[in-house]
Amino acid sequence: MTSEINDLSFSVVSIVEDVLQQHSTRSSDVALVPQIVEESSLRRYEAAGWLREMIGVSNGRDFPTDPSEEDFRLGLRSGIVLCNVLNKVNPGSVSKVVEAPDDVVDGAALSAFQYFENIRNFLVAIEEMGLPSFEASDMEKGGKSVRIVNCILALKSYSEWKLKGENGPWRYGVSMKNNFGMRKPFLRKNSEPFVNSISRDPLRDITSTDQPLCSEGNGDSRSINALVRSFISERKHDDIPNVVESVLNKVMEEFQQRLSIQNEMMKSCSKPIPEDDSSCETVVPFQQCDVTQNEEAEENSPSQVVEQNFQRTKSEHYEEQEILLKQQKHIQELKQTLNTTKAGIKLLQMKYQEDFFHLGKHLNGLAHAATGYKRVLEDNRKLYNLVQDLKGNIRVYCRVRPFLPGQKPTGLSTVEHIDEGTITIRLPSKYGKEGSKPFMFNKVFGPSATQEEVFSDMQPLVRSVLDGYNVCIFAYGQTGSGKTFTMTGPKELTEESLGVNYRALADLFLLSDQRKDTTSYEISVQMLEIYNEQVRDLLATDGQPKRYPLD
Ligand SMILES: Nc1ncnc2c1ncn2[C@@H]1O[C@H](COP(=O)(O)OP(=O)(O)OP(=O)(O)O)[C@@H](O)[C@H]1O
Repeated sequence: MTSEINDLSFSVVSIVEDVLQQHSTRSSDVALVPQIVEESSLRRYEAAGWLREMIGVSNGRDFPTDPSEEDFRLGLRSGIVLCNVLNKVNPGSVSKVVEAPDDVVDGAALSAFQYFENIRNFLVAIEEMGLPSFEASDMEKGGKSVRIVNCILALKSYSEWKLKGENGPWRYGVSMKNNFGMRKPFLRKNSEPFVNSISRDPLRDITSTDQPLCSEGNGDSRSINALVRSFISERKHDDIPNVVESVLNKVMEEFQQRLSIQNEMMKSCSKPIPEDDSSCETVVPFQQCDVTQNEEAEENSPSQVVEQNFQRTKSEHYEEQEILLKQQKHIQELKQTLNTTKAGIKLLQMKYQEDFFHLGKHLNGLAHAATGYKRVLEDNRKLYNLVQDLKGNIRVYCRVRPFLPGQKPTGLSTVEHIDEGTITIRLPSKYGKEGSKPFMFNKVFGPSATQEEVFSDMQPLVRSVLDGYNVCIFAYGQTGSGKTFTMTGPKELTEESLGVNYRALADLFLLSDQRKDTTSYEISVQMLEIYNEQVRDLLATDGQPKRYPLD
């Protein structure tokens, strides 16, 4: 990259060299001018002829046969001819040649970038091959074709040497003895044509170093000083102001020209850049081919880049700070939310603790109440059973069966009166003159008493059974008086006609179920028949009713 910049950068040495050449010619050897011009033209024709041979017809026309210096320069300005010829001599030297449209010959329609792209690549390849080079700026103005011609003729010589099979060491020495600055067989540096025209030893010492003779570096300053001192020592003092003026004018002219080119290139490069690879190449050459522009432009570019980088870094820093501030704000909000949630949870915990405390108190109260209730219940049972005892352990009830259908009163005895616990029977034949006698019972049920009324007086005894008391209920009476009806019910049972047994058992199961949480009851049933002083098991499943032995 450094070599590319050196090749294409602004060369003060070259300018000084050209001016001094002109003054040298003017002042010291004016008589030689026609001869030099003629020699220069012949060499240009030779170069043009060789180029025409090498490329043939290009873009619809041949390269001019005997071109003027202007035609010669314009024909090569695009760099297409030079690159193509170079690739023919040394294939692959220029990997990519930017071609002009078919109807364009002198490359004038090409952009500044395309122009420099081809010329730059050509000069780089020429440098690598060790051939005499020229400056890209030589294509921009008239009177600069000498070095271009030298370069082309050197390339021609190289081509011929290659065609001969590369026998022996190749040397470039064609018609140099009468040319400006071409007295040395092999020329590489841009300033060497002039450097070699000076015979002073100090200058030769300087040119023997590898430092490029460009506008930068101490070596360049020494080269310029040496050139100027060498020239001045050979000139009259009166010529010196003119020479200095010419040099300065030349430098200014070159500077302005480069500045305009630079502006043109910046315009073309400032267009939107597509993202394909070829376009990327257009940016790099622009930076590299920042030819002999003013130094300010070269210094501003990096500073602009640094400024841009600084601004970008600054904006990125601001963005990062903004993000950081946002994150801190979010963290603060999260912390606040966390604190609020913590406070809420604490409040809930306190509320729950308070509720649990009240619930515990309430449960304690309930437990106390339950204990009291149990005690009260127990007392109630005791009192209840005491009432049963007071009523009498043996209770006798009397039930009067109604007349059966078709049955008529016999007149022997009649129920005269039924009271709560008294039934008065009228039987005059037996009880004398008045003929009636009252009988006392715990309770007397008349003919209209229902099954439910009869059971209601026995139900408290069933409850005593579940409290641990032994209870016996039985019916007593003559045949057909209604014992079975009262204890079991009629043959066709309904809910209303159910007898004492059914109702007592239903009541037992109901109470047992109500007390299942506190008391577990086991209920079993036996059914026996006592007839003619014999007891039989009526629920026996082995066929015959079992006969119990009576001891
Ligand atoms: N309170 C009553 N209401 C209506 N009918 C009744 C009543 N009591 C008994 N009977 C009827 O009287 C008849 C005799 O009754 P039941 O068979 O119950 O007498 P019993 O005392 O059991 O006789 P036994 O000792 O011969 O077995 C039956 O037809 C019965 O339906």
